[in-house]
Amino acid sequence: MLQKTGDRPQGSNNVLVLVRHGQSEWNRLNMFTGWKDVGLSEEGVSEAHRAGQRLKDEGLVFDSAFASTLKRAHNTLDIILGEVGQGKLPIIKAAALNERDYGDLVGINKEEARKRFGAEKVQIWQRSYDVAPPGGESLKDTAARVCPFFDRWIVPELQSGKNVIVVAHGNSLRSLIMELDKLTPEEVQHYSLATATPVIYRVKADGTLAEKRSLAA
Ligand SMILES: O=C(O)[C@@H](CO)OP(=O)(O)O
Repeated sequence: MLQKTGDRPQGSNNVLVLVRHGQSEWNRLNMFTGWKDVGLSEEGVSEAHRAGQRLKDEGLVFDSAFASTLKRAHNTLDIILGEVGQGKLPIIKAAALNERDYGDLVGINKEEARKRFGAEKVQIWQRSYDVAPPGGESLKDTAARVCPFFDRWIVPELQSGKNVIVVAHGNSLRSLIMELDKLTPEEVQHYSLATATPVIYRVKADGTLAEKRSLAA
């Protein structure tokens, strides 16, 4: 049975854990992925198990678990929940948490794209705040669906003392972290997330952030 919030040691509530999925088959092949629903690579599966072990060592117990509708995210979450002994916790899947749509770049090798369009342009498409890749979403467009979802469904959970884990994607989580950490468009260009590396936030009763740390390997 899940521990009730009130039974936990002080300081182990109001925790938000954000995790980028483990390495996918297309991360391994260095291809733009976006909304393409590719699976985890063998390494990605191992990374997810390691992330789960680290969260288990932290002694965290989750009340809610969210993932995107893409299998690399919810399969990573499944593995993590198994490792922390909460394999029965339902996963809430939301398309709002899906990766940024990479439009016409999907399926193209990133090195090949740099040769074809120029490294500078590709870097802007990958990391800028408001320039969208052709036919796809900018980080700003991605934030416009991720942040309202977070405010509507996840913030109330945290404010009521629950612990929440969210497994999503490099760019969908960047857009959320930009908001949480109050990063500027300039700062977010230099921010990236490693695969399967949990970022832990503790939230104060008034909903503001008290602490942030990363469980890097
Ligand atoms: O291809 C993608 O969808 C993303 C995540 O792997 O790529 P990037 O990190 O280059 O934004």
